[in-house]
Amino acid sequence: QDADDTQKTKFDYQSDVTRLRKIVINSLYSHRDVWLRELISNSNDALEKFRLTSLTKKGFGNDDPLNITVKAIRDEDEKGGKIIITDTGIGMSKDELAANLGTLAKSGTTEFLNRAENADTTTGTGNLIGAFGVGFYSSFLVADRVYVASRPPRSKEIPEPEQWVFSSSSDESSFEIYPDPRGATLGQGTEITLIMKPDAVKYLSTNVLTELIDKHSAFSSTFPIYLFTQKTEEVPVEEDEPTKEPETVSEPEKENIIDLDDDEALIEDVPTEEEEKPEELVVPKTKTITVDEWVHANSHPPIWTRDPKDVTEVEYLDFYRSTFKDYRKPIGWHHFSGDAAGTSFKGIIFLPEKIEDAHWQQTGPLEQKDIRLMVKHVFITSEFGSDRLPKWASWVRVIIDADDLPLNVSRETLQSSKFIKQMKGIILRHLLILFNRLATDDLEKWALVTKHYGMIFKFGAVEDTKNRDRLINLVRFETTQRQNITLDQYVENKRKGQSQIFYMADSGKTTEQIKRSVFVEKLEARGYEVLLFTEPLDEVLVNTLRKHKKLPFQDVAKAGLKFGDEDGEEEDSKEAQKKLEEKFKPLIEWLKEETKDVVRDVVISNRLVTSACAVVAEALGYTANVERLMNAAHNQEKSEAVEFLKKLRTLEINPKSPLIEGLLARVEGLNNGEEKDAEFEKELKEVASILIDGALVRSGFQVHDSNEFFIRVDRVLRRSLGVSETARAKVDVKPAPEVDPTEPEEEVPESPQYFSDDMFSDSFMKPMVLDKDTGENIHDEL
Ligand SMILES: Nc1ncnc2c1ncn2[C@@H]1O[C@H](COP(=O)(O)OP(=O)(O)OP(=O)(O)O)[C@@H](O)[C@H]1O
Repeated sequence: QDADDTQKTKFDYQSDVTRLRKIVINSLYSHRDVWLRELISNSNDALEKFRLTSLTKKGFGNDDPLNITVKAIRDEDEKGGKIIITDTGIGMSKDELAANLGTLAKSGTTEFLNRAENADTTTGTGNLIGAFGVGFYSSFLVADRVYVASRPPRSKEIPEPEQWVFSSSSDESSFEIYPDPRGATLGQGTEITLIMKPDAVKYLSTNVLTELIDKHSAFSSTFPIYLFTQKTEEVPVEEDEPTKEPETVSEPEKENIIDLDDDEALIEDVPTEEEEKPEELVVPKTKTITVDEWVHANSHPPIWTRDPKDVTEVEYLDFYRSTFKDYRKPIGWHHFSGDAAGTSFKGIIFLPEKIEDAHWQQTGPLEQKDIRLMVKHVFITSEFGSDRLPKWASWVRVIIDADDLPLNVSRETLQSSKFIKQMKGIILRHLLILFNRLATDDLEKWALVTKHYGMIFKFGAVEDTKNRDRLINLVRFETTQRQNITLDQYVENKRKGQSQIFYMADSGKTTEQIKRSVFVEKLEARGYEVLLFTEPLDEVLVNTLRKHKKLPFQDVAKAGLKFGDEDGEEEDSKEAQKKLEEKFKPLIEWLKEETKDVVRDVVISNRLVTSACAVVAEALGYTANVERLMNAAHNQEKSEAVEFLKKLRTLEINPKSPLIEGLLARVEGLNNGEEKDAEFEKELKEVASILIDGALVRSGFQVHDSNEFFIRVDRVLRRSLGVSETARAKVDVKPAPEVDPTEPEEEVPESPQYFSDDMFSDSFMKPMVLDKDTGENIHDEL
């Protein structure tokens, strides 16, 4: 398939391809077995693409069987040879050959290349390749030159497509494209010819190829893979078949007289006729022939149709890797079967180690390409229109095979199939079974699940009302007392009379920090358990659920907190509360006036233990957490309604705090005229405002003007130290000399830099090579 040079067009590889090819060729020697798997997997994709297109496009392609063939041909001198891999798939046009094989379109390639180039070539790159897959370029691991002949299927628009060749050698940074000089030898599809490297001739053995297909590629194709084999056989020769006469030795002369000398003659003993042809010496007529055979190399039934008991872990992993092109080990899987809508089905659901960030970064509907619906073992679609899975489960990797759906089902008719309508429910049910199994049976894996999927359960519980209860049971919380508990477990641990589920939310803080909040202190001191929320989604979740097991959620930073054991003491405490209110009335009144821009009310607190005061959101108001989230979301927009909601908060004062007691005494002094002096009132106001701003900060809110706050703190500090409140810092500032417009005469040396230019120069990067005798660096001379 080589053509003369006039036919060829030469192209340079895109630079990323050159880099990838270099990594593949230089560093992957120990992983070179992957080439066959990668090529078979590409062929499988091409066959799938063809079959799906032909379902909806009339007159597309021919009726050739869809398969992959692998044929090894040794050179006559046995020193080298070639391997030809052919598929009857979608093929490539001239332009597609150049675009698909000459450029890299995969996302994350550049980052991968950077990492691969810096990795340790013996181990690092191997792992990276395992995580990425190198596709077509892996062929250069074993081949010096690769020819790709390809022909797209016939179509109405192009009834006679041309066959083109892409050719490239492993050591060039360019490739050539030209019309196949052999003409259109392929009905449709792609034929890849690898001219094997001298050190890769072992792959020319059918045994080695069979083993490779078995080991790595059995799951890479759902289409049959046929391997060309040759064996020699002894077969009887047919009676009327002309046979080649055995070579006969010329009969000895009857009287073979060898003259020794003239006087003595020796006469040889010549056998009689009977002795010459004994009956038993008649040789049966057979011949040795070479039989060509195409052996079906992946004839095992698909893994999901087998009994789970007979499938090994390695088989599941191999299957996962080749089907979903994810080279990391999944956390777990669940092999299931059942009947629905008059059809039986079988499937396997896999939990990827991690969901790629890119999945959530998609705009528009989330792709669900890893939900593979098969009908009678043949891939049909990953697109389910309105029957798609909810977003929380859109990443799931599942293969589900229905037995009784018509094979020629098109995407349009699929939408109305009863099975498809039920499929979503089936997949979700089995996904939840898998999660629950991991939660109860495998703590190590469950830890991974909570780490990578914790958010998704919350998100799912908000999104998916049907499965909400099941998803809620998978969510784990941290509390003031325990870790990894469910809401059910929280409720089981509630105190007598407790009629609320307590939580404290502070996004972005650690649970340790939240535990120290003023709002948690009393509950903690009394032994009540409080859920600690660190993600915005937590609050969204409780606002959606509102209740769990009939108990409403209560934000401990909000009004409305009840312990539930107030009953017996109600009268007493009401009485006590009244007394306190009476006692603190002057302070409360005074504070109300002082804080009217910040809070709507001032009350005696029953939630504080050591803190002097706290700012608590009213039931309708924003907690500090929500306020922060709101500020981050629309920091420029100021709506009056938002400002109003922000102010729906109360200052709670702790009557047991000495600070509050002290403040009360001062306010009383002010009121009854003992301390009438204006200076005293100013001081008091300052102390009060620091106390309130401090309460805002401790409660997580922002102070109105932090500069003003620190000026006040500064004044109070000066007062307590007896320092003048107005004295300014004594700083001698030396003024700059007069303006000087003249240009400097000499070059001014630069100030030293951390990195000198020299460090990046060639010589700096080059290793030193010291001369044995002189000890000088002779790198450049070498
Ligand atoms: N046998 C084939 N038939 C048709 N097109 C092919 C064939 N092999 C490769 N291609 C095309 O070339 C492209 C590049 O192949 P390559 O193997 O490098 O990457 P990939 O298949 O996209 O990714 P990966 O192999 O890592 O999954 C493919 O996306 C496909 O469009």
